[in-house]
Amino acid sequence: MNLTAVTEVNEVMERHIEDSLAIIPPITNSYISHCNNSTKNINLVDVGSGAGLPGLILAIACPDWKVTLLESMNKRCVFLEHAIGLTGLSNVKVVRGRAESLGQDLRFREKFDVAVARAVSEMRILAEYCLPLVRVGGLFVAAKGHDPQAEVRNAERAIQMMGAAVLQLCSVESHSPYGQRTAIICLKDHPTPRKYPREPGTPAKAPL
Ligand SMILES: C[S@@+](CC[C@H](N)C(=O)[O-])C[C@H]1O[C@@H](n2cnc3c(N)ncnc32)[C@H](O)[C@@H]1O
Repeated sequence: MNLTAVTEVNEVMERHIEDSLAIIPPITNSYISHCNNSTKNINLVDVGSGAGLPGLILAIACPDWKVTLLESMNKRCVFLEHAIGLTGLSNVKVVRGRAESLGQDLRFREKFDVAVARAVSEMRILAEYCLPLVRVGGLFVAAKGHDPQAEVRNAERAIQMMGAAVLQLCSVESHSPYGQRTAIICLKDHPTPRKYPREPGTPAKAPL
């Protein structure tokens, strides 16, 4: 299905599974410190989930979380449904669609405690994909490479326009051969203005 270039089991474990698991501590630590909430029953959306990374792994590791895998490509959604069927997980579901459309859909807009994204886009585009889905008082966590400062500088205005601010950049414990990984954590403190996200395709063509 051309879901990943990595086919060796050990490499899948390091590059994908461990790397996905590594963002759990930054999520839970920030949630406890800034959202004044227990980390039980977190309602999380993984935007651009692809092969289920990190969302499917988070659903397995955190059975009391409710996870939505948001993915625009049909064949990847078919794979995700198949994988969920095989694992028998009941705390995860797949939604096929574009983040820009779901962000304007009142069933999803500002309904999630946490949005995560890994390897989907640069931060200023991701902010417009992810933050409209996050409730006020919730978090957006982007899994990034070792030098995310420039991306954050570029994205600061977009993040603020979506009603959020960067809380911190957390170095992530991972043995990933990608090298040092960072979780960029944003806290949403205001509602996202109604005009965002813009039409599907617009955030990528004309980043804020
Ligand atoms: C490079 S893959 C990364 C997948 C996975 N998160 C990972 O870490 O391996 C990016 C995925 O995001 C999806 N995607 C890109 N833009 C999207 C959007 N606007 N809304 C929903 N999904 C999107 C693509 O279809 C693709 O499956």
